[in-house]
Amino acid sequence: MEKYIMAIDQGTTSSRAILFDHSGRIVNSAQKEFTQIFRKPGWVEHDANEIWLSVLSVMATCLQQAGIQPSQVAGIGITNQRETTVIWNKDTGLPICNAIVWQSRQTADICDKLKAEGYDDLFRKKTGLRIDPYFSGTKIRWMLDSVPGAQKLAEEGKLYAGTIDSWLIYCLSGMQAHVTDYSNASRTLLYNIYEKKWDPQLCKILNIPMSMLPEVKESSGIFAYTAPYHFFGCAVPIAGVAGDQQAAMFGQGCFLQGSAKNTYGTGCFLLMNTGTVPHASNNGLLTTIAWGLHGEIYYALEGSVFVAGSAIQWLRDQMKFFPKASMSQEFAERADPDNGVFLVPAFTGLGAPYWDDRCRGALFGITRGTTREDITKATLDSLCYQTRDVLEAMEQDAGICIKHLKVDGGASANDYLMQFQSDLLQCRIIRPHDVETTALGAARLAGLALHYWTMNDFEQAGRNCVEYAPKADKQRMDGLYAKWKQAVASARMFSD
Ligand SMILES: Nc1ncnc2c1ncn2[C@@H]1O[C@H](COP(=O)(O)OP(=O)(O)O)[C@@H](O)[C@H]1O
Ligand SMILES: O=P(O)(O)OC[C@H](O)CO
Repeated sequence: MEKYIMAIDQGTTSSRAILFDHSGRIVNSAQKEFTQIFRKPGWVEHDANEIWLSVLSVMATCLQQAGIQPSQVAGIGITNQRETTVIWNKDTGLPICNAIVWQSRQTADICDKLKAEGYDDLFRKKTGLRIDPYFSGTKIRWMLDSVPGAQKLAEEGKLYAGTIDSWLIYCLSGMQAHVTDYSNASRTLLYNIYEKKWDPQLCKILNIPMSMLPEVKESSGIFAYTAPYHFFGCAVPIAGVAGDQQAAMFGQGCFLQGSAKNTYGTGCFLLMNTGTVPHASNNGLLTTIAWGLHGEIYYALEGSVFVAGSAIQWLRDQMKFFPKASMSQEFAERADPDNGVFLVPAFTGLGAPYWDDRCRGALFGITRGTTREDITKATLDSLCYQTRDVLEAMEQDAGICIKHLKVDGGASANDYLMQFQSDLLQCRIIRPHDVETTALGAARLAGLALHYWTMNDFEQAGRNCVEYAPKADKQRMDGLYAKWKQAVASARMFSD
């Protein structure tokens, strides 16, 4: 009987299960959205149990629809929204409160205090990250402060903390395993990416008992086996784990130093492989672990943009401009290309390269004649301007000029967006026909561990791609970019 690899892609807005066959083809997939909880302005939370149930449900649907037996699943790869943090009781398996999502700003005060105490440099030197509400460490601190009795339970060794991969593995394994991979550990603000271990000094500063933290493993290898009662009677190996942006990089085949990809999802994440040596940034980027594989750790430089596709969702859901995100393309194409409208979508502050958690969004250049089309164009353009911000920082850090950019993610389906990106960067944009690169990356990591595939299979895997080449005049694009920088500076000044 033919065997398959199942990828679980647990994203910010939905959970997906995708089955791949040996040729790397998608056999079937299932997707389920879950609730976004906004209890206060700037806060974003998820119900970890709802996430777990959504994952179980898409796994079942995916197999049933394809008529494939659970015993035909050779292994599972998990990829996840990163930084989002869950704390649960290790005996009951119950989360102590909602999961705090990567986008949430609710730990801004904790971060301000740490910065005022002069810790920014220490955290940066050990973790490659910066003190920002984005990362897991201050989220754990916030939960231990906010749930009565939690700190005591944590000190008694009764609580586990983890990113979504750890939570799902704990659930899938029938409460047996508390594990994560290098790429997810590197997003917590607690993991020393140079010494490759949880850092006792950083845990002490945040007063987080180290017994809460998972064991860190290579991204490709056996993490646990599914408990038969959760996985339809089978003990299936969970054999690959990586944060979704790193998994997308693996799925895009960015195996060589200097190769980069940009994912346009809820946010936008540009990552460049820097090989087996971590590369510190002088331009507001993060140094992070790409994956651990075959005894080596590979690193990446990352530009994290917090608001990208979610700005299109805002136009759809709050502004009611259109019923479907894909319609943003025809709206933007109808707008006057020289309308002079700029949107700075700092809805949850600004990430790389600005790192301004207090900045708020702003719209510039509107007149009595400004239309929905103009604002939609400005919103799509803002994804491209933010990408240029991080790409320029990356080129300076790495001392190279990027000639082409591999792209993926839901919003990369938008042709207007891709063409404007190519024009603005004056470089080729390459989009695979199948943009499920995140899931493919997780499947590949699992498939490697199980000898279902070899690296050779990936290097030879040809992919059908669409290419966009620059059509617009460079000078005009540089002029627009200068206006964008002005808009960002004005938004930041206003928010002060
Ligand atoms: N054709 C499109 N044009 C612009 N934005 C889009 C389009 N299709 C999807 N999006 C946006 O992309 C995001 C979904 O992409 P996806 O990669 O599934 O995100 P995530 O993994 O972060 O949940 C949504 O925010 C949506 O608004
Ligand atoms: O779930 P996504 O695709 O929005 O990705 C979120 C990132 O991992 C956050 O760092």
